[in-house]
Amino acid sequence: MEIDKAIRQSNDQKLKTKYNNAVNVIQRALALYPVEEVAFSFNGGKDSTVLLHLLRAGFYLHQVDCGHSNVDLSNHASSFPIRTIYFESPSAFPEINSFTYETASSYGVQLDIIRQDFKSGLEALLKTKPTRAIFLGVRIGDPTAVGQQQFSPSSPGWPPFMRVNPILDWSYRDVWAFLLTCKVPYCSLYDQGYTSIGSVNDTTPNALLRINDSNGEKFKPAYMLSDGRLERAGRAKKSTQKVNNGVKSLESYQENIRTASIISVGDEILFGSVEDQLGHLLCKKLHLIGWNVSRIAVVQSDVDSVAEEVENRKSTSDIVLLYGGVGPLPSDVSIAGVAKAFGVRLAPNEEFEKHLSRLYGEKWTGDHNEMAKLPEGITELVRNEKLHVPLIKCDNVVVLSATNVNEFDQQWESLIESRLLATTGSFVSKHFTTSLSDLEVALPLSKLCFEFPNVHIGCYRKSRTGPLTITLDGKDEEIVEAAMEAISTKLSSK
Ligand SMILES: Cc1cc2nc3c(=O)[nH]c(=O)nc-3n(C[C@H](O)[C@H](O)[C@H](O)COP(=O)(O)O)c2cc1C
Ligand SMILES: Nc1ncnc2c1ncn2[C@@H]1O[C@H](COP(=O)(O)OP(=O)(O)OP(=O)(O)O)[C@@H](O)[C@H]1O
Ligand SMILES: [Mg+2]
Repeated sequence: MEIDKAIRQSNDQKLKTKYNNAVNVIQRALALYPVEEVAFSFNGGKDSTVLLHLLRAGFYLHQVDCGHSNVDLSNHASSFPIRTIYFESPSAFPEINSFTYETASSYGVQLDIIRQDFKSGLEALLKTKPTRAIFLGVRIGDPTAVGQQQFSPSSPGWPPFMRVNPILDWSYRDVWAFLLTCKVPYCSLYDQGYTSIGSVNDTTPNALLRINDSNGEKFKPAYMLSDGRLERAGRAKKSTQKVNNGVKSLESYQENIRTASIISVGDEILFGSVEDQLGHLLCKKLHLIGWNVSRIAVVQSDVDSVAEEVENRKSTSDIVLLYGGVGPLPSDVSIAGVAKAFGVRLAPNEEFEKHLSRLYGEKWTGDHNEMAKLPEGITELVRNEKLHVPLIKCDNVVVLSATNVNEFDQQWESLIESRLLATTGSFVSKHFTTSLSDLEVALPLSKLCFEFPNVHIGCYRKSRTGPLTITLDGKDEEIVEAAMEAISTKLSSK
């Protein structure tokens, strides 16, 4: 089978691991559901093209496992055995439509064309053809992947089926490594700078691939985009910015704010025997790059406490930074807690094991393999030459292994270099001191908070009798200045 052969012959260890995991998910699904009751949702996009070939390989290996070694999907002679659905829309790119049809015919794919919206189309499909599971090319980072696992039942209100996402943990790089290694055809738009394809109304080539050329605008091919997190840069946002009297609305202001949560794991901090220094440092550094820290929590060293906190924070923050409780000791429960929060199991991660064995040298024996288990299907390793061990990223949760300030500084640099923490426009901070009492300041300040919703107005005093410091933090210098002026005018008249 040519796909399986191409991957096995490749030297790309990371791709091999991703391939093995994806094929494993496909084989599990084929063992769970009769092939007549599964479907593949194919739309000619790069992710579903990857999935088409993984399904071809997965089905072939499944047949071999079942003792049918004469199956040959390598050529166009034998037909693809999984029912395939394509939701064709009038606003699809003609190149996508033609690629979808041509691919179906080249690989013997039986296409069911559905010309309804996803939900109604699936309702109709389930009535006519029993369908218990549908394979999708959804990946972590897609807006629709939020909260999904490799096997996720359809959402409440949707017809009942299992969504199977074999490439959920694949990165943009993995997708291109696969398509190029296997030398399979993909839609021509990807060679014209498109990196993620929606409809003709909301998709343009990715500006990051633009080449300045005297003969007009040109774009590099999609596989040349170095930062996969920007693959949707050519997709229009659904919401439009509202501007009100020249001042950006609260909605657009909030769009510019990224929110982080910090979780520190350690009984020793809760017992008061050790002071948590990293939390304070993280808050300071995050504020400097314009991020808003919405919560910092210290939790006990037990799996459930970590899982509960991660579960609560991962859906309300853009990023969750967790440290403490990482390693081989009985109290090192953070990774298991993250896995539990996402409802996935811990599985051996070959790539991570290699890093650990390099780090520990001869001390690394088979007994430590537990340490190389990471949350299955959702883990990405963030490497950097300065780091001995990569950072562990599970969806939007990043586990830092730093135990002291020096190690922390290196890991922070990696977070910035890998652009997991992009500067979002720094805060402008101003402060104002007054000898007025809290009672005198309370009312004018409440009015100001109301008048300047885009400025965070806080107060603190170092002693009960000393001056009161009023702090103003915002992203727009002019607005912070205006708030500052308004405060001084209001308070000086007291
Ligand atoms: C086969 C299939 C199954 C889907 N199942 C669900 C689902 O269970 N829950 C859900 O919210 N959306 C589901 N969707 C919709 C996708 O998540 C969809 O991309 C998303 O709603 C946004 O679509 P839009 O950006 O084209 O509007 C499904 C789509 C397809 C093709
Ligand atoms: N119109 C459609 N018909 C069938 N399946 C679809 C359709 N739109 C989306 N899907 C399913 O949802 C998955 C995710 O869609 P998404 O647009 O993120 O990926 P893609 O189209 O494969 O690649 P790209 O990100 O480059 O557009 C697809 O791989 C496919 O399984
Ligand atoms: Mg698409």
